[in-house]
Amino acid sequence: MLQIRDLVIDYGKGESRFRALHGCSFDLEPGQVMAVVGESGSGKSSLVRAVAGLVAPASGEMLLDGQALPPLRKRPPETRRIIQMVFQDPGASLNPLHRVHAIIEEPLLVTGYGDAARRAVRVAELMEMTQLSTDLARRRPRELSGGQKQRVAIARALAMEPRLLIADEALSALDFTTQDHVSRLLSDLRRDLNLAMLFVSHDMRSVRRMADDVCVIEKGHVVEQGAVSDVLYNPKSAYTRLLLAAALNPRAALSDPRLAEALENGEAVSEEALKGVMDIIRGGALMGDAR
Ligand SMILES: Nc1ncnc2c1ncn2[C@@H]1O[C@H](COP(=O)(O)OP(=O)(O)OP(=O)(O)O)[C@@H](O)[C@H]1O
Repeated sequence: MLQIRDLVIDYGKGESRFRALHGCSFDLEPGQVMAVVGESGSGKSSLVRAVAGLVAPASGEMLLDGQALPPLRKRPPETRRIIQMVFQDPGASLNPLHRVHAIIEEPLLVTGYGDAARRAVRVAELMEMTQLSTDLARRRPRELSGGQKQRVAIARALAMEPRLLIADEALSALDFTTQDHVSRLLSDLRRDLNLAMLFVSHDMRSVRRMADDVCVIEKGHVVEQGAVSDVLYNPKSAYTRLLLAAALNPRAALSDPRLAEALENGEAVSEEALKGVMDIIRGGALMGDAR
């Protein structure tokens, strides 16, 4: 469904040009979920924002069903409908003045979906799908919890009947329990709607639970990508190992004396230190729930 080839993303021009992504390629099939992980500033958002059409790549190819994917403003309505995005801060992405019902109804109005009665039925369906109780329909975003706001954002995205949902840190602003609930919801939606997903996350539990594949980015370079079962359980790059250690069990990882020393001295971390970290991970953090 989606083919990304050698995608390069630059910000700025001339002397001040900064390359945020140095070439990334992957394929995504209907219903397939790919996680994008990496430390802050590694280029994850740039990648998914390019797919969403919010950032124009410097070079490379993005194809949807074999057709070139232009920037958002040049996308035909059907292509816009197919790719929807959910952002990190659910509060900021919802109109504070509108009630939940109106927020979810808006894309239906824009796409000319049925009359008021049919739209009301569809809004109720979308609220049920995203496990939002109908009593919330009359509330405004400020009267909702973080998890409820993110469900409203997901319901609004689903109103367009997308085939690809891009979630950029969509779980990060939520507390751990709510993250679990929303990630379960996304997994269910993926199964029920055969929705493909590209999701940026720092949370390895969600990656493990939701993703089929993972792409690990370090300073704009893809250092590892493949099936979650290979990359997370048998990481090849030192960076992935460190990332896993830090994400899964930072205290244990940092209490590894070799790693702590190497980090303190600002040194490149030795293979031996990384092996220690991997032992910690294999010792349980990855297999059980780290938190
Ligand atoms: N609009 C922009 N103009 C200039 N530089 C940018 C712009 N957006 C991002 N960058 C830079 O590109 C690099 C990659 O940023 P990006 O947001 O893709 O990283 P990220 O991995 O998603 O980070 P985070 O996890 O903190 O959101 C960073 O160095 C960032 O400062």
